[in-house]
Amino acid sequence: MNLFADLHDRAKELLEPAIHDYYAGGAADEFALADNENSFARLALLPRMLRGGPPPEPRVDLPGAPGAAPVLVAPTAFHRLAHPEGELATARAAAATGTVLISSMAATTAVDEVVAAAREVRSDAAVWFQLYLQPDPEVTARLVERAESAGCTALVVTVDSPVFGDHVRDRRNGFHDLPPGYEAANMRDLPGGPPGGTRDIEMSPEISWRHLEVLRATTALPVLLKGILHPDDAHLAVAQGVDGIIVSNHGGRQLDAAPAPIDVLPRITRAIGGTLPLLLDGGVRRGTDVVTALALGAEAVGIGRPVLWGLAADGEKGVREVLDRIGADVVRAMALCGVRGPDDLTANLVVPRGFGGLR
Ligand SMILES: Cc1cc2nc3c(=O)[nH]c(=O)nc-3n(C[C@H](O)[C@H](O)[C@H](O)COP(=O)(O)O)c2cc1C
Ligand SMILES: CC(C)CC(=O)C(=O)O
Repeated sequence: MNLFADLHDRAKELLEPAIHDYYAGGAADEFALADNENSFARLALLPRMLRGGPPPEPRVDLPGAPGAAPVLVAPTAFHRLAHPEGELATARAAAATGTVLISSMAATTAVDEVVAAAREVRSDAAVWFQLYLQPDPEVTARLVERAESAGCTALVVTVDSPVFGDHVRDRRNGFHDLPPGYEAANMRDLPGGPPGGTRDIEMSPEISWRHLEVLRATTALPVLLKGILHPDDAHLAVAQGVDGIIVSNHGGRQLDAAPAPIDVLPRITRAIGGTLPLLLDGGVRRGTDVVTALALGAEAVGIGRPVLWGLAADGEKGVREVLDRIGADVVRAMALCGVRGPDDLTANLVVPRGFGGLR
């Protein structure tokens, strides 16, 4: 059970099984996928009592998103497979709730339309663009231009995908490509691509810090790295001058042996905490998960699959329901812990569950 179990059940009823599996699945044996949620369940919160004060108002300042909710929409591909309005529905719901939307490079709607839909709802809606650095720097540069002219306020570079993870469910279901009638709209009309058609997204082990340097020289937008897990890489990211890190194992869809992000967050916080904003995604399903991540050093967290379940269950309304539910649950969790907001959250609130408190 989690906060979104009913929406997941409804989505599963409505989606074609292969599409549900694409969204729900992880890589290989799905150990990392399971661990992401289980690791939160292995942690408990030590609440404080009788502290007085107004109800918590969790808002955080993020690069290109002042006063945002501490829960972001993580980038996920192919929203039109969940609902005919696809990314437009997601964008409207995110904007209505003051939530940062990280729009996937693999979206089925072009980023300029996504940002326009968000800005119709709220003129200062923050949309970040998620990018896989491409081996051909011209292709990357063109994608960045698109994100910039659309009005995105930050770039999120996903660094955990030198190759695509082994998605066993997709292999079994023969789900390799977008079905006819759908396209990865951001990949249209790019150098080296078919005229009037879309280029494939390339994942390449060639990609290195050098490509990142080139990217940073060509854009004034803040750049966050998504998929860092090793504290040494966090140090390198600081040395590169990036604007934030998202600690993530890609929802258990890349290296199945990767640890749960919440389990490595304390090390990364110890390594570089305070030098740049740390975010986390993977397995966040309740307000208490958000509070735990914030207490262990994150500024904010992302949610991936719950948004897809809301979208499949009921379009824009369903995504709104997901974001409203988690927002209210964060406030409840903070109040129950006796904290007034993110600034009050410290690592000594978090203990292992079953920690043998008598010892
Ligand atoms: C169906 C699906 C598609 C995804 N597509 C992308 C993507 O295009 N780019 C990316 O950086 N991450 C992608 N991710 C990873 C998410 O951004 C995020 O790291 C993960 O879903 C968080 O875990 P959660 O689903 O447990 O909340 C995808 C995840 C899922 C489930
Ligand atoms: C189309 C893919 C690149 C999207 C992705 O990152 C994923 O499915 O995890």
